[in-house]
Amino acid sequence: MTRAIVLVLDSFGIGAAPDAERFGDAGADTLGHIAAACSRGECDGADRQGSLALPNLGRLGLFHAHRESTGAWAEGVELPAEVIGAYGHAGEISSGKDTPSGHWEIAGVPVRFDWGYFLDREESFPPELLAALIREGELPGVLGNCHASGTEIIARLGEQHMASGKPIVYTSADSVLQIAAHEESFGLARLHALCETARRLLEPYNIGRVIARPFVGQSAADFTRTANRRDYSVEPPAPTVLQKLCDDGGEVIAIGKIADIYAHCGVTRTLKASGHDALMDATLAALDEAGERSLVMTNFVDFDTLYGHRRDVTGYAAALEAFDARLPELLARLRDSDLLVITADHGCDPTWHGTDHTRERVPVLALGAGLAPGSLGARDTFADIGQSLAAHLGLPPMADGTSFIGFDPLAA
Ligand SMILES: O=P(O)(O)O[C@H]1O[C@H](CO)[C@@H](O)[C@H]1O
Ligand SMILES: [Mn+2]
Ligand SMILES: [Mn+2]
Repeated sequence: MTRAIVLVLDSFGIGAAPDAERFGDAGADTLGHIAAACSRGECDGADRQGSLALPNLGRLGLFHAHRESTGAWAEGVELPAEVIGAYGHAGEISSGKDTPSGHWEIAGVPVRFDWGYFLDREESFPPELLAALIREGELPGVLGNCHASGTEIIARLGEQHMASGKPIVYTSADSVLQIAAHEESFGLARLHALCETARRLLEPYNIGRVIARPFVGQSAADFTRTANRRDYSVEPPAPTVLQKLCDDGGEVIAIGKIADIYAHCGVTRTLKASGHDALMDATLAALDEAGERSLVMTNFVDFDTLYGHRRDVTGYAAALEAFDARLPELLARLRDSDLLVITADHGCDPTWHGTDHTRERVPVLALGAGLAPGSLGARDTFADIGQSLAAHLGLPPMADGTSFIGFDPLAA
């Protein structure tokens, strides 16, 4: 009997997916472009200097996986003397490059249907939807109604929002409706209630997520989003490996955004934490307590929210290095029978145009459970992770994916 730990580095892609062209993302490479910028000296600052230094992820096979994905070594990185993990790179078969699709596919349930999207960059939402939101939310109106970056739109419209009481409603390339409002002048509980109303009103539109985006501050110069973000996702289209483990008497400890992303389906315990250090602390604490047949799953959201979407290459590099520096604490807690998987849900190349996610392959770094070090090769779907978790945790096979448990790189 065994345990599994899955760390999702939100948006940490390792090279354009074969179908990236369809998303306007041919050539995107989150890891590769960050490493290249570091090696050119473009990411030197107070928090970090020089080439991208990820010694622990490197030992798990990150750079080898990236090279297999892109055909080239990441620029300037120091390669490990020895690779101790099984490493591969996986493509996504889900139709979208969004967070729920990526996570559900990781958990063995790809999204084969097309999400609804609000495609118009201005006047993005159907008038009847906004009219219903205004009526049911008892609002004086709404601001925004466009595609936007969340930090730019609160800087642009936040003061008007505070003066008028109209929340800011916006979207992106994802299947999403986001509502930004001031925690104090509008009220946090009121924002969360409004998002629940929006979730209900969106039923006919097939939209994956409503996101509450509370912020504080007095003026455009100091508006800051808070940790009280909440995601209202629809339920996965079929039972994920989380659900199957719960139904079979196992334990699923969901850390950070994980419970929200799976619409609280297949979760026995939720630990919230803000910031990567706190998320890692919570993961370590969960590991200390997790019994047999448990899955500990953590989403490291700042890579995406604070750095990827903000196109902050230096910030992304520093966050990767800080994450890497904490990995030995986690590795020291692993038992031989544990399975650790480090992966990502999509890309968000901080050097790419726009502010949206990028369609990329993701790393599959696996350690433990008797896995031999070496390449797991190109995996066709993130669902190979879910299938491997099912095999490792003694569950019946999932409908999708090929398990890499027992995979022998020498025989492949
Ligand atoms: O620009 P912000 O508000 O961070 O929003 C981004 O984050 C959302 C969820 O990942 C995406 O749909 C994108 O719009
Ligand atoms: Mn994500
Ligand atoms: Mn995102």
